[in-house]
This record gives sequence, structure tokens and C-alpha cells, in this order.
Amino acid sequence: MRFLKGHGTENDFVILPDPDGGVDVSAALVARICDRRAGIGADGVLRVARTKQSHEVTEQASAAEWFMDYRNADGSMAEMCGNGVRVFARYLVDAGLVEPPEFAVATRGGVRRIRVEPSGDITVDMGKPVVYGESVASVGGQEYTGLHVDMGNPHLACAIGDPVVQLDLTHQPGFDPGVFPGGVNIELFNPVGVSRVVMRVYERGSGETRSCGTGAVATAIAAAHLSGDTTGTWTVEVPGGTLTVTLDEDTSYLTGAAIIVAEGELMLAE
Ligand SMILES: N[C@@H](CCC[C@H](N)C(=O)O)C(=O)O
Repeated sequence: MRFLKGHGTENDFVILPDPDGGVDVSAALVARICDRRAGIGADGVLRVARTKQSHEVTEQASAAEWFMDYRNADGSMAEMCGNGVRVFARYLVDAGLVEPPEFAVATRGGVRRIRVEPSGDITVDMGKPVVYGESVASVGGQEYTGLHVDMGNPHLACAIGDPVVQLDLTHQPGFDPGVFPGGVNIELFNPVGVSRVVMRVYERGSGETRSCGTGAVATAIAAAHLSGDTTGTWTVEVPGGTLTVTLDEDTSYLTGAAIIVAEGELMLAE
């Protein structure tokens, strides 16, 4: 099986091109591929499928030719991945499968519009975040109140008073399973300037990662909420680099680098 490896601000993915729809990505196979010692190593897998061959895609989404079948490192499915869809887009462009600079990609969370910037960065229209109420995460015995934001996938974005660098994110943070029955991605951030935050994330199904695109938008929403804003541009510094999030009245945009670093033949099988 052919694969490629790519990342967006070091949120890394194995890409499995599957234009004919023959690749069966079981949870066990995904977990083996993502294993950083026994596999290739990644935060997730992006299967590149044709929308018309994908049963999970709605009628409306079939306007996009390609469907991002995203899996977390533990093999679980997620609705959306902001960095993943940008790396997916980079692959489609490099492979000549779409016409840049603007095209659409179908995801379980709906169709996402992509724009390749003159700089080479990739912007994705992430849709309008849905803000629910507050909830609480606990890390290392400390409780942090955050904002429950739905980006297609669930997030709890918590502002903390101290620098996020000192947090121990080697274990799953606590959260309210009554609010998040399907699990949640937890962002912890501290503001470091005007419209600028530093963020770390513990992702559902993948553990701590060096970046999370949907999490960066959820964090920008939470930071905007704290400063009484609803629109504007936020710089989100993550361990793997810097993302830019723009919020307007109708939608949100995520911009950053998306890079393919390798390709090869996968020897792992079912
Ligand atoms: N890293 C992603 C989010 C991937 C999915 C997430 N772990 C979930 O289960 O919802 C991003 O860049 O958005």
C-alpha cells in the first residue's frame, strides 16, 4: 500500500491514497501505522477517498470530489481535523487531483472550502463554531473552566493563568462525561499579547499533539469570548509552530503551513 507522510505545524499524518476505494482501514491497522516505534508514527491517518464511493458522505457533500476519511492514532474516527484537511489539500494539489487555488474537500463534519495562499500556506474555511456553555477540565489535580466549542468535533478550550509549558499532559485530563459523552479535545491556553495566545492540546484519540487546527479555532473563540470580541484575527502559538485564525460573523478560517515530507510503500497489512 502506498503512503505519504505530512504535517501541519507538526500535527503529523500518514496519508493513504485510495482513489479506487479498496483500502480497508481497520482501527487496528491505523493504530499500528501510527505507532511511533513499531509503525511509521503519526497523530492520525488521512485516507484519500472519492466522495461518491463513501457511504458516510451526505448528498450535499458530494459536490466535493474528495473525501477526507480521518482517523485518530488509536483508530477512532473523528468528524473533522483542521490540520489534517490542510495536509490532505496539500496532497491533492501536489498529486494534481484538484485545481488550485480554491477547491472543496468533504469531511464527516461537512464540506470545507480550501484556499492555497500565494505564500504556499493553506487556509481552510472551518465553518461557524458552535459555542455551548462552560465546562471544567482537570489537569494534575487543578481544575480549569473552559468554553465548550463544537467545530464539527468537540472541544473544551480553557484559559489558564500560568504558562501552559508547565502543565503535565502525559495523562488524559479529566472532563465531564455528561457534557462530552463521546470524549473531547482539551485545549489549555494563556494569552501572551493582543490577540495572541499560547496553546497546548490533549486530543481525543491521540493524546498530546504538537498542534490541533480545530483546537486552535476553538481557542481563538474562547480567547475572543474573554476579551468580549466576536470577530478578528488571532495568532495561536502551538509547540509545533504558529497558526492564524480569523473569525468573522459567519465563519472561521485557519491558515498555516502544510507539508509533505515522505512517501513510500507500507509493509504493514491486516
Ligand atoms: N488534530 C486535529 C483534530 C483531530 C481529531 C480529534 N482528535 C478528535 O477526535 O476530534 C485538528 O487539527 O483539528
